[in-house]
Amino acid sequence: MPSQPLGPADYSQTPRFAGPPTFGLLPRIDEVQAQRPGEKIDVKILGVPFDAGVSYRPGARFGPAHIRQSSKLLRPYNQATNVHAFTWQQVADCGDLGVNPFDIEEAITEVERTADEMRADGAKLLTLGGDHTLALPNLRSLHKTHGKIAVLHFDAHLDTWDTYFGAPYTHGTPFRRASEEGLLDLESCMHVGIRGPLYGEKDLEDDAVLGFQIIRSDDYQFTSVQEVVARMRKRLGDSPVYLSVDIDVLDPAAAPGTGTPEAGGMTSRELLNSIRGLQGLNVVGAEIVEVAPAYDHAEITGLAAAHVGYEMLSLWAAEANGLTGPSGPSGEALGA
Ligand SMILES: N=C(N)NCCCC(=O)O
Ligand SMILES: [Zn+2]
Ligand SMILES: [Zn+2]
Repeated sequence: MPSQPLGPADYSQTPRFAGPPTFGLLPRIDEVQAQRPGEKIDVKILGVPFDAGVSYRPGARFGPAHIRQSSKLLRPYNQATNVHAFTWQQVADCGDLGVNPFDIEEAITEVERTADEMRADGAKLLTLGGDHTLALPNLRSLHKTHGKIAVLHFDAHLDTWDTYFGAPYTHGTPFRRASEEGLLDLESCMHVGIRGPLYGEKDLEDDAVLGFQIIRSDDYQFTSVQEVVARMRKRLGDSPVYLSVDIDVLDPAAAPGTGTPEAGGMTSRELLNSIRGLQGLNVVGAEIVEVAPAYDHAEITGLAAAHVGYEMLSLWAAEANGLTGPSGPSGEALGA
């Protein structure tokens, strides 16, 4: 009989601002291994402080620490979905993976190798970036386990561009590389939150060929979250889903701390409810990228990212507890 998962630090013993520097005050992996020997770790959280792939403002290398710092106030019970995010599953914070900041190819090879190793026991991996280049090694790793992946990509940007200054591996190109490498299920991928100026119409033509459908940021104004969620669920079906959240999908008012901000973005409420609507889908991996704390104020961006991570963990907790339907305040209406 497995024992109760090792949860976050005891809020009644340690003031949260004095608690450990882990995501949500959760235990480190070595603490779980020592205190729950031999028991499965369901979800591993890994920071990757890497931003050598950025095209504009640098600084996402400091994202993992900022997201963790901004996650100290999270609590274990998710009232929006009726899920116990930290107690229905064992979650462990695995710290940061330091990769070569001067050699992108070496860095992504190391991220892929580490993802393979961390997932070898069946654990799910939540990556805290770091810039969006990290999606590619994560997809390479997941493809080896699950076959073709349906990417559900929340972002202001397509990130299916070809090269920048001749460089193939950047934060603007991971999904083109992934598509070219045959890692993606071309019938199931989707961008959500797209907006802002492009280089030309061809960006969109190429993007469609690479396997993506688009839900625009504006769709949240002209339709409802429920309708958006229904479209996402229809497209994703029962494919293995990689949930990739670039924090710049949010309006700069809700996420100023990022490297390539675009006006006219989603609210954090829209984003959190969209993620809640994914409950029951086969989400095999997730990431939160592009948090650049130097441009943040009052932890606005860090808090948004922490809550996104919390909803991701809640999806997996629901799965661990056998909940298969859509949830959230609009759960019944989501149907699908
Ligand atoms: N993945 C992010 N955040 N941004 C991509 C922007 C690419 C560009 O500079 O055109
Ligand atoms: Zn972006
Ligand atoms: Zn991006």
